[in-house]
Amino acid sequence: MRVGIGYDVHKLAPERQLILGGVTIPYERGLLGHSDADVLIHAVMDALLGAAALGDIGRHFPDSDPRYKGISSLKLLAAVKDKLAAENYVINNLDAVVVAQAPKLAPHIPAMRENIARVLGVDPGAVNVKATTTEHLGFAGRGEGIGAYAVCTLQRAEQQPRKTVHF
Ligand SMILES: Nc1ccn([C@@H]2O[C@H](COP(=O)(O)O)[C@@H](O)[C@H]2O)c(=O)n1
Ligand SMILES: C[C@@]1(CO)OP(=O)(O)OP(=O)(O)OC[C@H]1O
Repeated sequence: MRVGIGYDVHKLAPERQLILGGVTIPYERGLLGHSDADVLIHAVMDALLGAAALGDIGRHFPDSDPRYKGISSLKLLAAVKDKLAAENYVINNLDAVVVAQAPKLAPHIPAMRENIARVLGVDPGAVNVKATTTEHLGFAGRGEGIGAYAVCTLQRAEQQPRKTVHF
């Protein structure tokens, strides 16, 4: 069993959509980034890459690369899933927490879980997403940005025993 951790923060800014877990959430500001700045998916990707010792999202999807400008982070998550599959890893479970003073995220969490589970090809029961405020403390509490943490466990897929072919 292998464990990974991910953490990311993006700044809130006007005239940006707020996208978390692939869900567009009605709010007066959104997160700033080279991609769609989906901070939850970024933390999840870093946890998955970390568990597989494959580095981080900045290494695989540099923010200097125009191919990733405005990209949906769910597409990047699908690419991370392919990298794990190429190394024969299967995902056991993942858990995440979004740190946001506002807006209220609870109504959107089932859709976030479904998006993540669908892209990763796992049961929604293997994916948990939570939200917390920081009781108005710090950058998240002042509404300057949103952070997310994620942890996951992976394991190598059972290898089928090789059949010996006799000629
Ligand atoms: N942006 C958020 C933050 C929190 N929630 C939900 O509220 C509960 C209480 O949050 P506290 O920070 O006061 O502990 C939390 O457990 C979440 O269910 C939310 O929906 N959106
Ligand atoms: C997701 C990427 C993609 O270019 O860009 P950003 O949206 O800026 O996100 P960040 O977490 O700052 O960096 C990682 C990049 O890989």
